[in-house]
Amino acid sequence: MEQQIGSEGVAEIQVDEYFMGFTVEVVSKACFGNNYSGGEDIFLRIRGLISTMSSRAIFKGFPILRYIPTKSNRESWRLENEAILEGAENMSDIGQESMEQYLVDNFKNIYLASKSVAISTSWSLMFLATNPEWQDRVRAEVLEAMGGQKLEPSMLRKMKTLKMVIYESLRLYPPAPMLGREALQDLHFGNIHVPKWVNTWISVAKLHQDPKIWGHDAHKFNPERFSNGVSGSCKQPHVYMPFGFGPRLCLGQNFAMAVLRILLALISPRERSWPRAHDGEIWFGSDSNNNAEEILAEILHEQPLVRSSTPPPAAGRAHLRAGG
Ligand code: HEM
Repeated sequence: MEQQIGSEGVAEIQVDEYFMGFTVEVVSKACFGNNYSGGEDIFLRIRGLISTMSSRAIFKGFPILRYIPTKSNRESWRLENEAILEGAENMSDIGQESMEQYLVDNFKNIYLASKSVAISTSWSLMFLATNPEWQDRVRAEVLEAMGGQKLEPSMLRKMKTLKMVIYESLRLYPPAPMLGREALQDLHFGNIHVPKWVNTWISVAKLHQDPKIWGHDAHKFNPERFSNGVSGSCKQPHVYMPFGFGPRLCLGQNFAMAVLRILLALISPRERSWPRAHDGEIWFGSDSNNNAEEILAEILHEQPLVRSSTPPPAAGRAHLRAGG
């Protein structure tokens, strides 16, 4: 976001790092009363943990592989112990070991969550840039909802097109493309036997683009499919699961949608008269009257956007392995 627009009015802007910094800041403040400088160190180490974890054998589904002291497993254990437990030291007065582990797991998820919000913001912007007609629609809607005023939480409800765009980008590029579940006991699905402690993985990305479910344009960006909400979007709306499903459903879903809508609404320019963007371009606005953090603080003050978590069914075993 630092680059200046050139004399022709067009510049290439690297936004990913900015979004990452912003979402860590927001999530840190909302969840821990911390700021980015406080959370940055933990976040950087967790980033290391994520890249180490992704080089591990998640697709093999054999839990035993997690306990073999390979180079990447050892690196992962080191990062978990030193980075996350250190990060969570403010919570150490909780006492019980399982509760501590439970908190640490949630702590990890929340930091991973910042990354998901940043990824979704980047993809939504990319789609708006490559679909100028949707960019126009979103801009017109945001301008109308705001009516030249400071962005208020109540205005977000009027930004239906923007919500449709976000839903569609979460459909095409879900930040958590695979969801994992570990069998806590032997299970049978028809003639499939899943032994105890085996992991099963659901490919959310594949479900989200199945033409049998979403129709012939399943691979295309078409936010219109969400004009009647998620329930009217396809033949089997329960397969739309960017935020997961069941008792482990994302705790920050509403919060994430609010951050995404605020960020994108504030990025949309204030000027009606700007010409239509060329394919691949997006018009950015800047408005010093509007501060995304302030608006979020107001929203958080008004309503609890992060509901309290369901305790794990068996303390210490029901760790989330994907998402956030
Ligand atoms: C676009 C942004 C986000 C996406 C796509 C996302 C997605 C997910 C997914 C797929 C899961 C796993 C659900 C399952 O296994 O069924 C999850 C879990 C979770 N998410 Fe998010 N998330 C996002 C943002 C957030 C934010 C901002 C927070 C908190 C501020 C958050 C907090 C959590 C927590 C605590 C869990 C664990 C829930 C549990 O195990 O009970 N997420 N998220």
